[in-house]
Amino acid sequence: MSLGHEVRYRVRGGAELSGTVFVQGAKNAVLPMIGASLMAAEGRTVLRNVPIIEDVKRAVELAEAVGAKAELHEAERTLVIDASKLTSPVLPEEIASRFRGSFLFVPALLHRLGEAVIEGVGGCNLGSRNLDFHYNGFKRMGATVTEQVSDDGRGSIHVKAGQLQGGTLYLDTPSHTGTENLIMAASLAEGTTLIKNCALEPEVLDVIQFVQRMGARITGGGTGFITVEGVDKLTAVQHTVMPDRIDAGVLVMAAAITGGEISLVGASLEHLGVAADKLEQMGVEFSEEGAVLRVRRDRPLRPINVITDEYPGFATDLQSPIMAVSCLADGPSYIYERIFDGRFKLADELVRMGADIEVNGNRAKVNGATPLRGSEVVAHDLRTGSALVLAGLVAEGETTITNGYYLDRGHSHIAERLNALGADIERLA
Ligand SMILES: CC(=O)N[C@H]1[C@@H](OP(=O)(O)OP(=O)(O)OC[C@H]2O[C@@H](n3ccc(=O)[nH]c3=O)[C@H](O)[C@@H]2O)O[C@H](CO)[C@@H](O)[C@@H]1O
Ligand SMILES: C=C(OP(=O)(O)O)C(=O)O
Repeated sequence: MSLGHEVRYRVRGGAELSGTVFVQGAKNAVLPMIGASLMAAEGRTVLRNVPIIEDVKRAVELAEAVGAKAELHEAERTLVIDASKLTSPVLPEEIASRFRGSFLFVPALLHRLGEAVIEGVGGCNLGSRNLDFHYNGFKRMGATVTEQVSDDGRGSIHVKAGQLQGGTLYLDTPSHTGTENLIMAASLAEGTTLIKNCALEPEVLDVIQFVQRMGARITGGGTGFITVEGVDKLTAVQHTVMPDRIDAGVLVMAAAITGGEISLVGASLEHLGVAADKLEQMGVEFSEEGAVLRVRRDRPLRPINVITDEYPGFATDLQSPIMAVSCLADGPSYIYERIFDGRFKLADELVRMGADIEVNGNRAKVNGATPLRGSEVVAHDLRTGSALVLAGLVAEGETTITNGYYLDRGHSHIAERLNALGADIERLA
């Protein structure tokens, strides 16, 4: 199977962006919804506003690998899933290791088949990304979790359970997918479950709404304490996936870095959380024209101080993009990455383009403003990819970004959408 790393993006800098752009459906909402849809033993689930990204394609392949039928109608951005027959508890490595969301299939497999075998969990390499909160929660509900190493040294995790039992669960920190996984596990468990220290991200709330529509009984979404009363079955329903706030944030930053003026359809200022305030401090002006968000930057960029945090704090997935923008700000910017311990690989790539960045552990100082020059750079993960596109938009000359698969994992038709605003980007496969 091609890993897609040969995909490259070529960006020619210099254009000021203007026009209207559409925000895609949320990757981090649709992936748990695909996992949750496998809990419906009858009927067909319909998901609308599905982003056409590589992670969704992997999730479709994974659903098929465990026996479901899944049709992705790309033009209609609609996914139809029939999970009436699940035949295998195995999440095969060649698919599962390519995206983090694969682990969100575990609750459905436990409920439907009594076990899940995880041969590999992928996702962006951002330092250590443990799954202990998930395992501990499943164990408290009665599951057993064992690690097996095959003769050739490859490890897999086996999670087994009879009927899961409700109980009191907690997350050491408010893990995004951890919250979603424990809610799904509790939805068909026997009895009532209390989950403490839950994530408040808008995607988590969208997933709760979807699972409630399926028949789950969940209260407390949007607070740190969620209660789930187990039900006997969940049914297949239709749902429209919320807009992707990280995609929206990157588009806002495209206007910010180029000094353009754009209108975003599907962006929510509220969902940007503290990122909207930080961008305003940098000189970005927002105006809401009904349901359209207008963004403009026509003054010099000011430096910024960013601390990543859980929602509504500054989203870690927007940390790399804002690092790119801060290279153009007039003075030193300070970035403190609190969520992941390995999310500064972008710095070396930006330095290659002419930036002046000092990294010290989880803190970075960006000494702006430095002009950027087109270079050959590497996307080490999805958001390094989006940040390098932003940098390329203002660099002098041509920037080539290798490992383009990472961008394709999370942004749908990014070149086309930015080109419609006046950018000059080519996707080279
Ligand atoms: C598919 C998806 O929704 N991905 C998002 C999700 O990832 P994901 O759900 O994997 O991120 P988490 O919120 O779980 O992780 C946050 C932190 O908690 C740690 N942790 C997490 C779980 C666990 O069992 N043990 C543990 O130690 C992680 O190593 C990390 O340092 O939230 C991240 C933080 O907003 C985003 O960057 C990702 O885009
Ligand atoms: C870290 C990310 O995603 P994942 O958790 O799917 O690797 C991301 O979207 O930036």
